[in-house]
Amino acid sequence: MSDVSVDWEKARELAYTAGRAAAGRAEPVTLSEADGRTLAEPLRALTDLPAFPTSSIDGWAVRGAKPWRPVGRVLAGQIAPPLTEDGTCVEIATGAMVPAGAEALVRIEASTRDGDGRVLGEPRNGYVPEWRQPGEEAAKDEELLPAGTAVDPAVIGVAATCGYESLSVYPRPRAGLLVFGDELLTGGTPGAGRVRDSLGPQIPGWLRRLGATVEMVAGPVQDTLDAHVTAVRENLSIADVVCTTGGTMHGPVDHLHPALTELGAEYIVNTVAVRPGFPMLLARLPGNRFLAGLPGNPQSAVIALITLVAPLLAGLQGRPAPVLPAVELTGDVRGRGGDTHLALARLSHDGRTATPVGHVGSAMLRGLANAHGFAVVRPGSEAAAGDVVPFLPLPLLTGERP
Ligand SMILES: Nc1nc2c(c(=O)[nH]1)N[C@H]1C(S)=C(S)[C@@H](COP(=O)(O)OP(=O)(O)OC[C@H]3O[C@@H](n4cnc5c(N)ncnc54)[C@H](O)[C@@H]3O)O[C@H]1N2
Ligand code: MOO
Repeated sequence: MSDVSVDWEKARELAYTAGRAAAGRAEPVTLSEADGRTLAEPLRALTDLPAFPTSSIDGWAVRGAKPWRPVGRVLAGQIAPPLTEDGTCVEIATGAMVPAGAEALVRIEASTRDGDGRVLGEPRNGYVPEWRQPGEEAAKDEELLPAGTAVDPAVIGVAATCGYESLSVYPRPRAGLLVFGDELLTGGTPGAGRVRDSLGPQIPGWLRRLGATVEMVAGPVQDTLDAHVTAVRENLSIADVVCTTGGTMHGPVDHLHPALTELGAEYIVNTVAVRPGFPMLLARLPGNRFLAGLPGNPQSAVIALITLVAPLLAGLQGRPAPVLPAVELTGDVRGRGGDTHLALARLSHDGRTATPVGHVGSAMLRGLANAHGFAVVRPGSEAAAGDVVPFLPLPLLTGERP
């Protein structure tokens, strides 16, 4: 808990730790429902994989010296009777169980039949068992993936191969969003002192990309303390994490801090030594719920989201803390004294270099819409072209911002 500006990295750690400690109870879900969830237990092989010796070709399973007399046929899905006599073979299909006693496989295209119907040909690699051996991919009980693994289609495929019908996963965190600010328009063009709300339409997409469901989006909430308290209470009744935008400072109509006091909140982070976005906060509310206060300036709100809410949601989902990649800067980025500077930047196609973009004022979104994330310049330092710095990514999906 803190009521003074926290170092940016420390703030991320505090958010992750708070989320991890509040991760939901594991629940079993069917494989098709598991996409996007997180393994609550290691995925182990339930049998040897493959579970039986498996032919990788269409052809003949042979025993002894040629010619081989066919004594049967084994198709995928069948149990192969053993080959007991030298000079015999069975016709075999790809995926079929190789009979006990077989010594080699001969591909159909490498074989001929003599006048008596006997099979001739050469095993491709001589008399070595070139079929898939039981346990070649995994031994029974071997850990294939650790707890905390994000479930994606390939993980679901492996689980199905192993024989799982369901997986034990963490629940998806439920998020809500409250937009504060009487000056905000929800339609039409800005003017006459009013601006369009650019966070109500934007934040839910980022939350979903971070693995949360979005249960409620409300606002603009009237700029009174009562309206704030009522709106947060309502949102908290259906969400584990409520994000609010605006009102984090102490202006005449900034009601977030007084509302938190009224709701019995305990600060986990209350302002962060980072530019932009310093007034961000994260608080714990009774019932193991969280409120993330995102500053009103739109870019700062997104910075707060990926600084605090991303690690919080990773923890709540039982995932590892996000690790930031390192990138080489192609241009200079100034430091911000005792604060961490997050500078919008675009990555090269190989992801190795980052180029600062323009239009980066905290009230602007144009730079954000053209960037992959933020180059991180730590307190007390400046960054020059050629320097390697951490990179805080936006949670973009494949194909977004190619
Ligand atoms: N005396 C000081 N004033 C301010 C300081 C400061 O250090 N001393 N810091 C500035 C910074 S930096 C930020 S960030 C903001 C944070 O203030 P709030 O979180 O209380 O946000 P608001 O005052 O409600 O709004 C700030 C700004 O953002 C616009 N805004 C708000 N919500 C939205 C939205 N959903 N869509 C688009 N734009 C939004 C709002 O109109 C204001 O222009 O405080 C500064 N002040
Ligand atoms: O810190 Mo404010 O959050 O720069 O826009």
